[in-house]
Amino acid sequence: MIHFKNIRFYYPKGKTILDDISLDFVPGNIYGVFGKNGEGKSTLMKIVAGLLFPKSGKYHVMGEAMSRNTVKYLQHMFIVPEDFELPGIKISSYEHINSPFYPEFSREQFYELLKEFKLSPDEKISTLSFGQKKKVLIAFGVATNTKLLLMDEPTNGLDIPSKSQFRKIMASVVDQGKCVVISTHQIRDLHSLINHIVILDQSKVAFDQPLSTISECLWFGKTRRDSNESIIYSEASFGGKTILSRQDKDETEVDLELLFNAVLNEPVRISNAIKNTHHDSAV
Ligand SMILES: Nc1ncnc2c1ncn2[C@@H]1O[C@H](COP(=O)(O)OP(=O)(O)OP(=O)(O)O)[C@@H](O)[C@H]1O
Repeated sequence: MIHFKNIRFYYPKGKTILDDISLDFVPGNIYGVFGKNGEGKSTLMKIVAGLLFPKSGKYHVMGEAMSRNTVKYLQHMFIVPEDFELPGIKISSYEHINSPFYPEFSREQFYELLKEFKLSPDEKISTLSFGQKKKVLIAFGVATNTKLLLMDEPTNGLDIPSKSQFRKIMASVVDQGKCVVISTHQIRDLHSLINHIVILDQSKVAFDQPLSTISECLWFGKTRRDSNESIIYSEASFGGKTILSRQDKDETEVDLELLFNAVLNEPVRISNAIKNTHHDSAV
């Protein structure tokens, strides 16, 4: 669906933000894009959304080479940006004005999602809190039923019950034809939702793996008595150490936060552990 090859981007007179980025976003997946502050996650999302253009490299969206004139695919994608402004009109009017642009938009689904988020279509957007406005945008984005849904920090501003509602809603909308890309720092909010992890570091793609490969190749848990040699990365935690080691037997739940820190601190060892386990299971 999205194919990036050797993408480079910098803002005018600025340093390179994204350097030699090659990535594929494939339908049927929910991607989590992670990185420290200022690593270029929002910039990457804006490039995918056609709001910014790479300085060099190849960029294909839905089978077409992207250019400033490629507007056709815009009705097949929706972005929930990190910061946004909505007009001070009623939610129902917002829907009425914007929905005709999206051929697969479902008003019924939009109203159902508003209900789940405890919002009424008669409410004026200007009277809503930031979190409530975000829910309007998330509900609208999901109801567009676009093939590509981009979300930048979608759970920022959502209260605790809304975060789990968000996960439930997102898990129910992804099918084989749809691709969701979520950029966030709230790793725990996305737990059990995303199935592919991308980590940006120092302007590059530091990690790009499906969750299934991560579980197959890496072990997450508390300190084990057996061989310390297999430990790749560890962190002090209550009552001992949380460790990430090379997988040798049982699959464990992926600890995204530990993985993120491990990728930033031990990129070569993580990459080797994945390569070697894959190689071992292939022979
Ligand atoms: N419009 C702009 N003009 C110039 N520089 C910009 C602009 N927008 C962002 N930047 C710079 O580009 C870099 C990447 O910003 P970006 O917002 O993509 O990072 P991010 O990973 O999303 O950060 P955060 O996690 O803090 O939201 C930062 O150094 C930022 O200062």
